[in-house]
Amino acid sequence: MPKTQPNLYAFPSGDVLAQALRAYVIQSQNAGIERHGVFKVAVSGGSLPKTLAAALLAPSSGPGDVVDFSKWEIFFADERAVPLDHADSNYALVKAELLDKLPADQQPAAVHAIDTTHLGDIQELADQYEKTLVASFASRDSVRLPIFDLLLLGCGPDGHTCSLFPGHELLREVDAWVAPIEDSPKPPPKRITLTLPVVTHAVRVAFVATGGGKKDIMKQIFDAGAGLPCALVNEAAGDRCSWFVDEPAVEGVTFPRRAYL
Ligand SMILES: O=C(O)[C@H](O)[C@@H](O)[C@H](O)[C@H](O)COP(=O)(O)O
Repeated sequence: MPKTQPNLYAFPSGDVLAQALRAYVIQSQNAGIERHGVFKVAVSGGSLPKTLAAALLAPSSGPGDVVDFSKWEIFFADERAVPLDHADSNYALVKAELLDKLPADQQPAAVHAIDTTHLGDIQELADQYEKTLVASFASRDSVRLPIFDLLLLGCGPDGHTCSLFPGHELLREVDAWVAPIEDSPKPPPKRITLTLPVVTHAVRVAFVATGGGKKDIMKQIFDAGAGLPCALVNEAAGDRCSWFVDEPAVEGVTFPRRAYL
């Protein structure tokens, strides 16, 4: 099979980006619901939840433009080993930016937060989160990897995504679905993360990266490859991978952009 390329969509403003991201998420949501009655999506932390909220909380423009959160099963692509009400918690961030703003009849079917009784043992924290995935996706004997309908990810200034950092041994993990990390270069150091095989097997992977602070790493990811975590996802997922960026984030990037239709 010929190798496919990721889709790079660059937008003139945050508003236009949010509109396109909304259309993309709805398309993915509808496909997931058609496939198995729910939409299984995992989200990252960082700036993503805010962008996502801007995209998804906008009023519907008609019958084809409906976000049905009641069919969403939300997971965390990575999570920091902190209590759920801690300022560093990705759950707390998604809750504050998005979940708390949804009406009662639009609460998600499930929001899979980490089990904070295991904060003292992050291997156990990761193992328990993997069990949450097993319970939702099927037993590890029957499926090699869980297949998310959509992963919504950010890209760090060093090319990391989820809590998969450049040069880290976790990039070589082939067995676990969820892994602990104790030495994250981005604070806080203790986290759990989906592993690279899980990320690259999703039906769709969407990255959101905005601002001029991202342009150097975007050049490395798209024009040099360089084995960075985001580049590894691009390589393995090909055209299942879509980047929603603004113009400043891709200034000087020569990789061909696509028009979002
Ligand atoms: O919990 C985390 O730290 C994130 O999941 C991390 O992978 C994030 O998505 C990137 O660091 C990009 O963050 P920004 O969008 O804030 O640049």
